[in-house]
Amino acid sequence: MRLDDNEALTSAVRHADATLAVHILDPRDLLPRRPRSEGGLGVPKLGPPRAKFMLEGLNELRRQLQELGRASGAQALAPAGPPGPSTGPAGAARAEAELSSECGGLVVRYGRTEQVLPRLLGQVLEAHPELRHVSLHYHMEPLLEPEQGTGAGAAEDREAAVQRTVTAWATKQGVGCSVHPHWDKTLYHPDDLPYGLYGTGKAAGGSGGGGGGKTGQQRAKQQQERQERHFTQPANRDAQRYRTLPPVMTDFRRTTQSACDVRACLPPPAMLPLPPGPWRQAAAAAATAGGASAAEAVAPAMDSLWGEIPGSVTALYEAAGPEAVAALARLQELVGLDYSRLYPGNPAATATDGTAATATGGTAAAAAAAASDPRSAFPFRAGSGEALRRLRYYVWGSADYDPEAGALALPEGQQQLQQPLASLPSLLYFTNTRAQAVGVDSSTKLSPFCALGCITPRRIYQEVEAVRVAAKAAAVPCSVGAEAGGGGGGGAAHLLPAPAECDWLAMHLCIRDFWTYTVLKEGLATLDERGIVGQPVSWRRDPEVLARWCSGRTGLPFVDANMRELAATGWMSNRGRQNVASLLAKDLQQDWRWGAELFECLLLDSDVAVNYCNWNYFAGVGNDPRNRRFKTVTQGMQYDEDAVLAATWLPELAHLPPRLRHAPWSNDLLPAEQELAAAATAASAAFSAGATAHNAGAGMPTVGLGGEVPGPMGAAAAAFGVVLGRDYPLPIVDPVEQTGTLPAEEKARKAAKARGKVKL
Ligand SMILES: Cc1cc2nc3c(=O)[nH]c(=O)nc-3n(C[C@H](O)[C@H](O)[C@H](O)COP(=O)(O)OP(=O)(O)OC[C@H]3O[C@@H](n4cnc5c(N)ncnc54)[C@H](O)[C@@H]3O)c2cc1C
Repeated sequence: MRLDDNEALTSAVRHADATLAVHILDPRDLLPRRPRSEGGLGVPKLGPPRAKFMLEGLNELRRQLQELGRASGAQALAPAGPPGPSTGPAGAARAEAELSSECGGLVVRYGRTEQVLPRLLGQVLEAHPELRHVSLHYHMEPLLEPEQGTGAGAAEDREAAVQRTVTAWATKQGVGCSVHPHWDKTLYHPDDLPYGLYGTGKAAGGSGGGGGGKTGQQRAKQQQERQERHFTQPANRDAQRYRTLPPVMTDFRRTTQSACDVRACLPPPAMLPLPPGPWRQAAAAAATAGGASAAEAVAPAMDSLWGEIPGSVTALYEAAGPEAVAALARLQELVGLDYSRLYPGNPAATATDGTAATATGGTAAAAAAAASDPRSAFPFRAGSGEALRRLRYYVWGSADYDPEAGALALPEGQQQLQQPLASLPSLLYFTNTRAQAVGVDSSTKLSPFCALGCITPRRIYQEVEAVRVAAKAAAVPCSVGAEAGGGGGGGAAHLLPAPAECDWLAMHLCIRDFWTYTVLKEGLATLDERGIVGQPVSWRRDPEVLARWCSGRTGLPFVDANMRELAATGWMSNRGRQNVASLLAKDLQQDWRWGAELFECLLLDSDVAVNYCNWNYFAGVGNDPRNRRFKTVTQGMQYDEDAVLAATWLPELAHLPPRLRHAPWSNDLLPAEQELAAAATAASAAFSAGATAHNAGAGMPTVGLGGEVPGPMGAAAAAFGVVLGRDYPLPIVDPVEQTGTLPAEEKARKAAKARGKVKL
């Protein structure tokens, strides 16, 4: 989805006479990972929010490739000077150059990849009988699953099926064929990692110390047998290569960062070799005849070559057939939304203009177009231009900031940046804000762009390193609130992020690598209910609990607000994800794969490796020994202090004071809340009902799920006219178990203990 830092494209352009960029929409991506008949959730792997994002990305890429075609045509025409003959060989060359300006583009096809590609190649060969060799360059995926119905006897994965059918096609046609997989998913390249087949295992943090004792030996033997089975499964073909990959993230980061450098980014191609197809002959014919312009002559052929990008999300599911439509219906039922109403439009119709920057680094058009839900914390459109603008906004403080013309060009020792920035870079605050559950700028919001391939982790890293260098060269104070140094010019000097903030962002990119390489090592075990460690756990499977979790009706506002945000926008903060995952797997003990499947479907940044490894971790079946369980109520109070998320996504609680939005089951009103309640409900009949109930302590709803009775609850909310169990669900678990102490309270307790006043 990008021209920049794209190894497959750069390599194809460098080595081939003609390049055709192709994107295949494979209907299998719209089917469930596990159908309901097999205990799965039954929702599409690709849900509507991401489908919309992807279609936007395709339109943007097509536009970029067309621009590149135009640039290539202009370059070819430039030396020709004044228009020459319009017929004969010179005319044909001219027509071809003219055409190339019309003919850059992206071929989009719909269907099973291994069937579509040979058909497309057949179309090209028909128009181009002189074709002698086909090189297939593609981006590899970390997890390859065997798929039924690929045409081979045994189930094979999609990449293997494509390689087999394309090679077979080429052999049959007498055309040469080579296949070139490329990898640009991670910050560190696999070839640079120190965890090879012949590694010593030391990088794994010296974990081999299970020696001594019969049980230890037996365990080691079992482990070895499991590994041997694992390594011999064809789907886990990369496992050997990463055999000594450390199982814990901090070890991975330490060993990787000290052993490898991040490779340099590849610049976007300056030219696109003309695409093959019927247009060349038509161009020649047009030039020979001297009649219609070359572009007019080939227009119909080109139209049939490029193919259409579906105009709406619903069209995508309909084209994939009844199974995909049923999966979409299942999703809508689970989350309680109608996506055809949320995403009715044509993503192409609202293409970005790439100019005016908004405060958050997107374009004005983008912000307007993407506002399918104005509450979204991710108000961006897909595309590499948008991704780069967001990155620059976040790390420099301005979406249009040009590091080469600005900070990087600073003469040594200069105290002030030459180019004024629009605002302080959000990266300045990253360490403090990243954990927050609300806000566009609390974190970078780059993960959806990374997942769709609009930007690479290398490009992010490179920009962050440029900030680091600039901050050092400019000698600008590097802490928030520090007095900006230097003078003159009237413009305020701007702060740049401190090295610690740069390191913090780079560290998160490293976490992403860790999960990706973990999946390359662990293969299909990552998707198994027993997880990477093979831990047998008997998960519960309660459809009612599942429905409440999916639709944001657990009665725990922080969880519900996050779940409703996810369903409506495809975005959820990292803090939100951790909490809702902890509740589903740890407290409700439901099959964690249901959660992973819903996330996979809905998240804009859905990435099989990152998603499933995170779920492994929260379900306690991952390779990290820590058993994390969140107190979701306290987490909400800590990371969304004013309960903004609940006010935004839970309209039924919006007019409660923040404390009650966090804990609507509370029975006591604080003095200030009593005044508010009186004012808010003076005219409401519900007020007297609530007040009576509160006073009497009777008639209040009392049940959690499963019949546990935590006692009467919700009298305080009732004073505002909100009746638990009627307007908002009763908590699905005892909220006391979801409530811990806030860090400030903890600190105070410890201080008191130190003074000898409190027993801990
Ligand atoms: C249950 C669960 C499922 C998740 N599923 C996904 C997923 O499918 N795809 C996905 O990209 N992230 C996933 N994450 C990780 C994390 O929540 C997101 O990467 C992060 O919230 C993205 O926001 P950001 O771009 O603003 O990140 P920032 O905080 O700004 O971090 C910068 C970049 O670092 C990377 N990063 C940050 N945190 C993590 C992390 N914990 N794991 C891996 N990479 C990280 C991302 O690429 C991100 O863009 C999941 C987390 C949990 C708990």
